[in-house]
Amino acid sequence: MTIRTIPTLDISRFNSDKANFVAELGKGYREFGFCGIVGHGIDTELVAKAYDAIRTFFALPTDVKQQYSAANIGGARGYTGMGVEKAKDNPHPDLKEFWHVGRELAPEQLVEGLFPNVWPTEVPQFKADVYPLYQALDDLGRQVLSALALFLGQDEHYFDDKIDHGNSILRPLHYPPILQGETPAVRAGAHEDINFITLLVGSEEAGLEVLTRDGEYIPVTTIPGTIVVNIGDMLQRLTNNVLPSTTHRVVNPPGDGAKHSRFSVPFFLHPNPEFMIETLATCVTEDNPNRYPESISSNDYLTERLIEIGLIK
Ligand SMILES: O=C(O)CCC(=O)C(=O)O
Ligand SMILES: [Fe+2]
Repeated sequence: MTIRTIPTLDISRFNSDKANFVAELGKGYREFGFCGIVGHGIDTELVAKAYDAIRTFFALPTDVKQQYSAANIGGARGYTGMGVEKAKDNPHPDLKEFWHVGRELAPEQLVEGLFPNVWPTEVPQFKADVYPLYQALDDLGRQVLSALALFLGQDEHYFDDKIDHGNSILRPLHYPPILQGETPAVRAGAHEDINFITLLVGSEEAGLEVLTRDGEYIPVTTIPGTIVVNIGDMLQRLTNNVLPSTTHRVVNPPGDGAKHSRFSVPFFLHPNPEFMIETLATCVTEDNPNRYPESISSNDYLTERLIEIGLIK
């Protein structure tokens, strides 16, 4: 039996070997909804610095971290503690705490659904060390979407003006040691992401599993430096399920492994809040008729889902 795993592709081939790269990337997403991306040029030093700042923040006492909780805006910026977010339709909250960094915008650009960032003063270098990772992943996400635009029969730059002020979120995550023994709760319950695409830094730490088309979970194991990129619900909807949003989860490690923290940093790339998600004509065929005749704005879609996962009451 062969152990199946998600494909990993070198994105520098988007310049040197475009047609084949686009075809292979599209095939990977059609089959798994997930691909590993290497050759992206994101500096390991930049990632290491962001991780240092993130670890320093999560090591602070809970009451200090809690000062940065903004439950009134669904934790859209700043800190969200343990016991808040749960996977849709799951009664047990996930075993995780996280911080949300949004796009840095001028006050007049803060349209509906967008909020100013907050930064933890206890970690003075947090913004300088973490925001560059936001920018690097935003840029890499744009490149992945350019390749996907070609795969979908659109112009290479189709997505550019639909994501330039997207409500994209960088989410440093901390899964604390699990000390209570047997628990029905998991680090992250089975879910699909809401946004266009997610770019995940930190997948070399075990725990992430992806549901295959055969209904089996397979671990995502990558070599250091790989950025795992998956399709979210908004892109699935835009593409009439041609690109599938795939269920995934983070399992509790067996044995003593559970006594260690796990860190990861997903970047949820969102379309602009006013973008209308309306099925792409190039994704409708006789065999795949339009599954979503009604369009919805990306901000309304997001709000619906944040209520379902417990972040907005
Ligand atoms: O921590 C991970 O590896 C994945 C996290 C995740 O799936 C999410 O936050 O949506
Ligand atoms: Fe996820």
